[in-house]
Amino acid sequence: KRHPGGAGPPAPLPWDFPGPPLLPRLCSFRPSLAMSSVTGTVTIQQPLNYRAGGRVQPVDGGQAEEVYEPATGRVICKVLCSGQKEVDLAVQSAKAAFKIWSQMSGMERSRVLLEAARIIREQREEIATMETINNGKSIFEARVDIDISWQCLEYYAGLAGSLAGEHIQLPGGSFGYTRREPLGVCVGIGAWNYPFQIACWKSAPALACGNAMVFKPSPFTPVSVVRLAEIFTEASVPKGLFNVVQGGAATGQFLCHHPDVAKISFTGSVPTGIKIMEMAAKGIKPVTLELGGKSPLIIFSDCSLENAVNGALMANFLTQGEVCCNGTRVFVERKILDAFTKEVVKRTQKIKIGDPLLEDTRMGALINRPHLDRVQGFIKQAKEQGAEVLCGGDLWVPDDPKLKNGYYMRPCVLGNCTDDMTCVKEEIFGPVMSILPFDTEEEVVERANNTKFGLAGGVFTRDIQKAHRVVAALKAGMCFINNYNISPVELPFGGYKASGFGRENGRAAIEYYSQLKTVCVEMGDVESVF
Ligand SMILES: NC(=O)c1ccc[n+]([C@@H]2O[C@H](COP(=O)([O-])OP(=O)(O)OC[C@H]3O[C@@H](n4cnc5c(N)ncnc54)[C@H](O)[C@@H]3O)[C@@H](O)[C@H]2O)c1
Ligand SMILES: C[N+](C)(C)CCCC=O
Repeated sequence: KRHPGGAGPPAPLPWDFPGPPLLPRLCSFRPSLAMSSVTGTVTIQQPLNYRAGGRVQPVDGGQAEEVYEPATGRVICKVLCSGQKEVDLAVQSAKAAFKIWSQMSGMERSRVLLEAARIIREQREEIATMETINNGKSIFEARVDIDISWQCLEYYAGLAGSLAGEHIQLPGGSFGYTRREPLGVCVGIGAWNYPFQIACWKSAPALACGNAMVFKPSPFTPVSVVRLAEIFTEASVPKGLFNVVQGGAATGQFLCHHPDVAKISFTGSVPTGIKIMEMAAKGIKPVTLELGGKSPLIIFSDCSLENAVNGALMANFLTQGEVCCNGTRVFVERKILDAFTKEVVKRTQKIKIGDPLLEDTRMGALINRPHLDRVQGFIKQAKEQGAEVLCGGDLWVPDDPKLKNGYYMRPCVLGNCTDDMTCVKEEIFGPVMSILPFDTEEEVVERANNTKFGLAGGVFTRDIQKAHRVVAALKAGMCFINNYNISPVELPFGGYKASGFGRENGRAAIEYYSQLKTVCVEMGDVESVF
């Protein structure tokens, strides 16, 4: 059944949900979790898998993992890891919904995605609060993550109606055309640092192109993505279009090996990315890999020092430093090394650490105890290798007794660093900035590129020719000039080298969630050579 695109009122949608309302619902207030939530009080009891339009317990697997509130160290729920049967049910559910969704016009899909974006906007505070409780980042930042999430849905809703192929003239009136078609059931596997946002960065382009999705969040942060699944249902996607299976590596492997999965989009570490690619290779499935980084931030002496210091803090301390594209190797032209370092240290010491649900907190808790220990281990090793701790790096001890088992540390600036130190070579994924002096442009570009990673890079200078020359020479997928770590959803994001391939956001992501069919049309007779 065909549905009219833009003209006239929309035809009824072909499933048992009412179509998305054309105007915002007037009476859509939900009792808000945000209004009643205080750190150390929330417990989640609802099932965390989502299949065929509702929350479900997995039919198999069932190994229970404790999920923590990083701010307090409390267990907020147990997540049941999905087994092979549950994964198969989720994939079959997505497959059934794909049949309906892929037949709809881009404009029809656009309306549904816009409605999902609207609901996210409406429930921003509730979702941000949940994200803060489960991830440990400040509520201030979680709100920004949720804003980027609904913007992503709006952006791809905007593109959905204009996805099109080409018409190519051939001799004698014959012609060809191309169709941009969806892939089928796509799998999304996410990391724990931006749980809701990662799910939106994957599902928005996937759904806009007409695909269905099964998403597996990190077992450390299983909570908010189930809310996204509910929102898609409320926005009237066909039941089963977006499913959530919970679990760790074993569940992820069932997903990657599933014969009915057409594509895998992965965000996580390089070692896991390698395994994902190996599994995808066995099934000839395309992959998007959004992996780790150790990105350079280059500060030239002709920069605005104030902006460069602000940029360096943005490049290192968002989400407790647990950000893939962080500019953790801060190269500073020797002429301004002292002035820059003094100001960065002063500003870092002022970062307000604490209860992440408080309005003035700017740094919350790291994801869990083992990760905090790992970050501390990098700092210890840095000292042993000759780096100087200019500030922070120690555990932060809260006055508030309810936070005493949380995973806090003070943001750290390391001086006296050299390129061969482990803290300069490896991704720490915590609030640790390494400062490295340099003398010439040529030298710094070479040192900046001397890494296995290639996710991001940045440059601060007032010389526009130098800025463009340097970013052109950087071997990194996402480069910033005179800013860092901002996320306009219109811009493609993704890595070079070991940081992965494929792109999220921007028009570019459409390439990774669709395939091109070419149709060759003969208008004359067949001239056979036989
Ligand atoms: N480039 C990006 O956009 C981006 C964004 C966020 C995080 N990251 C990277 O993610 C890493 C931190 O996240 P993490 O610790 O969750 O990474 P991780 O690789 O440990 O886990 C990522 C996801 O993969 C799953 N997984 C683990 N083993 C698997 C397997 N064998 N098969 C299938 N799935 C498997 C995990 O359960 C989780 O959902 C950092 O390296 C960071 O840089 C990258
Ligand atoms: C939104 N940021 C800050 C650009 C982070 C993107 C995801 C990387 O971890």
